[in-house]
Amino acid sequence: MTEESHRSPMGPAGADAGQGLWQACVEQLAQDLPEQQFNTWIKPLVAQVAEDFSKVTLLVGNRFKLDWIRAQYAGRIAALLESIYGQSVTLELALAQREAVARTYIRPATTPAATPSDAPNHSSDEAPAGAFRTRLNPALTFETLVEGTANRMARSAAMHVAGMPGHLYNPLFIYGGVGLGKTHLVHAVGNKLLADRPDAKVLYIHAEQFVSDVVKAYQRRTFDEFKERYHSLDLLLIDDVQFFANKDRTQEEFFNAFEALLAKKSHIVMTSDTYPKGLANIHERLVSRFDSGLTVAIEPPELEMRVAILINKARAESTEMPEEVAFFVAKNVRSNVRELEGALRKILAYSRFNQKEISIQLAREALRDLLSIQNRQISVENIQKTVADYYKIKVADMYSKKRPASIARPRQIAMYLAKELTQKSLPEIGELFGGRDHTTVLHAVRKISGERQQLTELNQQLHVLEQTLKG
Ligand SMILES: Nc1ncnc2c1ncn2[C@@H]1O[C@H](COP(=O)(O)OP(=O)(O)OP(=O)(O)O)[C@@H](O)[C@H]1O
Repeated sequence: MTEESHRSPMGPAGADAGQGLWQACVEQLAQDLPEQQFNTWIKPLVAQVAEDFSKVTLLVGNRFKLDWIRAQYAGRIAALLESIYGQSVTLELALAQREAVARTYIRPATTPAATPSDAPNHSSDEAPAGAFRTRLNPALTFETLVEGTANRMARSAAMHVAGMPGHLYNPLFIYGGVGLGKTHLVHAVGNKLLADRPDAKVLYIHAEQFVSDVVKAYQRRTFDEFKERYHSLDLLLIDDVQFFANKDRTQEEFFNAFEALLAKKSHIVMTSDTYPKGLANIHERLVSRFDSGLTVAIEPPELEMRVAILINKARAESTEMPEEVAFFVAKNVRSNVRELEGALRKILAYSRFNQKEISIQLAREALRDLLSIQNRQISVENIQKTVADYYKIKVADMYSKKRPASIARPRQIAMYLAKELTQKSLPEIGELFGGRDHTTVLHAVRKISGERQQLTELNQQLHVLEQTLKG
């Protein structure tokens, strides 16, 4: 739960009684609904109850959830609230927007605007008087984050920090490609710390928003307030620090905040799309500080993890996805979790709309566009060209007999990618690489896939190549 719900702008007595009404409703729902459904849909809800109990506003993490809760649970919740309170209660649903730029509560067009007394003042970016905004999304927790080899180390470091902030791994620097769960993980740290210590001062912020805060402080000459705000935190979660590139004043302010927070043993968790030394146009003194705690990568999820994510996310939507379907989707959607979620949404919508059971055939139809784009794009020739460009060798070297490491290694990488990203057999791949034997291809595939597990840099390079090839 975010602090906002603890400190609603209502009077304390009204707030407590209001939360009591909501709590009673939640307890009843916990008994009535299957545990999974309750945990997914009801538990993360944050309620704001009007002082006279005439209206309850539920804040929901995103529009998809909002639509689902409206369709599946709103009627039941409204009826329960009325039966507990004994008089009519208006139920409203509103979006709790977490996006970096907007950062305000957005009300869907169908929902009448709430009165100022029961909603926080989100017209500006500042917190309402007396309240401290964490900007955490309560739905992004450790419980909803599937664990796998790809994120095990990052996840366990993050859990450690959430359990004992200010001690080991400070700062914690998490990096990886797009849509791999970095944002999810940092929110999980904040949510866990707040669950353990509701009074902790936790702030999640996207680096772009930090830049804009610096600009505002500059324009309004309010650097004292700015410092007071950032330097007093117990936990600062800052997303996508690569956005600091070339922003000198921001980097200076962040450096100051960083030093102040570390000096008072507050914790800092950062994310970025690359490891600290890979960051461009960021001052060396910041880069070396980023690297001074623990730096961990989140890798693209492996097949089994993608399958587990699909099955879990389908369950969260109260749908069972057969394992064979999850394998089919996971084999075809490999780049990141966000894409996996997109594919799942398409399948669920297709199944509901056509009132058909989820099967491989249905998944194939639902993902037709996506699959055809993939098939069209990835050919062995395309892989050879992309890899040659990336490692700055000639495409002809892919077929040549030359053996210096500067050529042999990119060639092995291209063979590995050909096996991974196309349906071609080992002998077919060998043939396309200048008539090589299938055992040569097998050797390359094993070697690169083994090294990929060990060498972060190689893994990053492969990830870039995969993303490029998949467009
Ligand atoms: N291991 C996981 N288990 C469950 N959901 C996951 C997992 N990893 C990522 N997700 C989900 O995938 C989506 C994308 O993740 P997230 O936004 O955290 O990615 P990111 O790495 O921050 O990407 P970007 O760099 O684009 O901001 C989110 O909805 C997140 O909840």
